[in-house]
Amino acid sequence: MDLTFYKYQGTGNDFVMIDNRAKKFPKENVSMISYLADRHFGVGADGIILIENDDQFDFKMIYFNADGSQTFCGNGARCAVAFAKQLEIIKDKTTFWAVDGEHFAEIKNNLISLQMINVDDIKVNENSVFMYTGTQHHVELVDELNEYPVFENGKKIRYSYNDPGSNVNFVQQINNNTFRVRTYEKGVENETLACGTGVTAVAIAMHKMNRTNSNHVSLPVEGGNLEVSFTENNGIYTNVFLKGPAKFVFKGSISL
Ligand SMILES: N[C@@H](CCC[C@H](N)C(=O)O)C(=O)O
Repeated sequence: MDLTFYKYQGTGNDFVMIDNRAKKFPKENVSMISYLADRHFGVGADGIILIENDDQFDFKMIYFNADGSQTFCGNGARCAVAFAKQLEIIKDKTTFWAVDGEHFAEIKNNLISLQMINVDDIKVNENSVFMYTGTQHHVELVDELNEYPVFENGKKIRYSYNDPGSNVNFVQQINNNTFRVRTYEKGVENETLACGTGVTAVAIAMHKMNRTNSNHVSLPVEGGNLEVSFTENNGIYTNVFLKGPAKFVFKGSISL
């Protein structure tokens, strides 16, 4: 079988996108998903995304990490919105379904703004913060992010949480509302160039810890720049938006 795919990236977080409206892709085949994501033997990507039809929403997004595990992905969802526009499923506004629920998104000036889930359960520990922003995130401030051993320490912390573990974000404050972030992603089991649910957790954690009083935070990551905005009331974060680029790279076909 020949599979047509589309390669996308959002601030360097890269994805193989598949139009599965005809339901032909064998999504229960984990080894096929990890083969597609393999950078040596397959196409190569941090994640695999399927777009499917949905009865109530414009489309349904299904996300798999490179190892075949399933969760939500912020940058992947922004790319899914751009892909849905390329497939002419949507125009510039959409409401779609993902594993963590309903999402609204808007395309403006080539940037995708994606509404994330509300966040109210935030665990502030001595040296870190943990929360769920569509998936699990550990957030930790460090002094020298350039030299920081993200892979080594990220891997240790990732497995210190109960199954399914956690993504791990290391953060350096640049100014009142700017925080640089490097992320170790579970399911990829490596540092990636960006993580959308991760920077969302960082923005909320920095506000919660009074590191910023701004509700609009800039987050430079290894692959570009992301922005997160929110409304906070009594410790509950609503209207959470993740904004950034999502770019089509190429279309291809692979024999399976
Ligand atoms: N890169 C993603 C997060 C992808 C999921 C993550 N690896 C997990 O297993 O939780 C993002 O942009 O949010």
